[in-house]
Amino acid sequence: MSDVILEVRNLKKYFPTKKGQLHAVDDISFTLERGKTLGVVGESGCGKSTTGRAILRLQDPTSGQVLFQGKDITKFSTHEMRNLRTEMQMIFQDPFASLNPRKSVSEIIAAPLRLHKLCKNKQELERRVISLMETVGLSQRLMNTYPHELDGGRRQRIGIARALAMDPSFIVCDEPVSALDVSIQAQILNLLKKLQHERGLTYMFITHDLSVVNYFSDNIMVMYLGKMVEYAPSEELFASPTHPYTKALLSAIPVPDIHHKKERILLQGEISSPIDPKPGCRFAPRCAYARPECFEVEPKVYQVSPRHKVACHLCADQGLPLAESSQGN
Ligand SMILES: Nc1ncnc2c1ncn2[C@@H]1O[C@H](COP(=O)(O)OP(=O)(O)OP(=O)(O)O)[C@@H](O)[C@H]1O
Repeated sequence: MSDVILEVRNLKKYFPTKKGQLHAVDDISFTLERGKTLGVVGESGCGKSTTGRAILRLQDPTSGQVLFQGKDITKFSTHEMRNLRTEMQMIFQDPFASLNPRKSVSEIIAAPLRLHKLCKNKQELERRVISLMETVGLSQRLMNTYPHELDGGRRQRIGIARALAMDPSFIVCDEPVSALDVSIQAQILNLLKKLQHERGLTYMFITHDLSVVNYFSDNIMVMYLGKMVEYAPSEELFASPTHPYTKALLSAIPVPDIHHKKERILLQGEISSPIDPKPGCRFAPRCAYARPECFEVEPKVYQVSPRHKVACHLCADQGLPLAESSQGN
């Protein structure tokens, strides 16, 4: 039986700008099962981080519902949200920017424990900090060092220890390895996997790197200009990408298998503006298959297989049935 920890329904986040409303996230819906990873991919500016931040209410959604363990947290008071912070955490892309340079490693990791009064005394606090450092592979002798004295990998380990301090069940990992050297990336990804296995963590894993997301995710949501264009189990998405945008994204990943050569699909045309977007499919101006309808009518979401959904008019031609919910799984 599936155990849904998070359900996002018709989430929207608009930012008012001088030129109009910027539709950063525009009607996204999906569910996430406990202990699983949802990879969120798409080009820079498509709304990945804003989706993560709106779910955690680091930025309040414009509309929509976020049900965490069955409760709609968009209605939670500041006090209720503060209590919920122990359950929901975020790991950021740039560990250096997200760590206070004036605090030592132990002070940074201890901060959430202090804030939420999770330790009875100084000794317990120190024990917890040492244990968290061990968990993320940081030597105890680094306790009194400062972020600038450490390399990127160790800094990200501090960010992970800080996120784990309150024993959360759900973590939004926002490009956690993209600022790191390739050799360090694998170490951090392996650590995140190990922690997930040991603690039953649920991840929303945001990245623009499809090879990382393939390795890491159970399901993948592809976003384009604030919209979900495709959602599928990882293997299925890689084996049979359906949306023309997903196909183009996947065609850009180099494959080591010489028998399985694929042609790179180069996207032509300009990305549309996310400010007061025009009707129709947002990808239409860059889509090789676009026809007049695509510029006029927003595509519905079609069911390609039980857990594979695509928002594209081409699916209607193939006679595919509409998905039950408007978006996501
Ligand atoms: N606070 C804000 N005010 C106004 N616009 C914003 C704000 N935050 C994000 N945006 C805009 O919302 C859109 C989505 O941004 P977001 O950072 O979520 O995209 P992203 O896919 O995570 O991109 P990246 O990979 O570059 O972080 C972009 O057009 C961005 O400029």
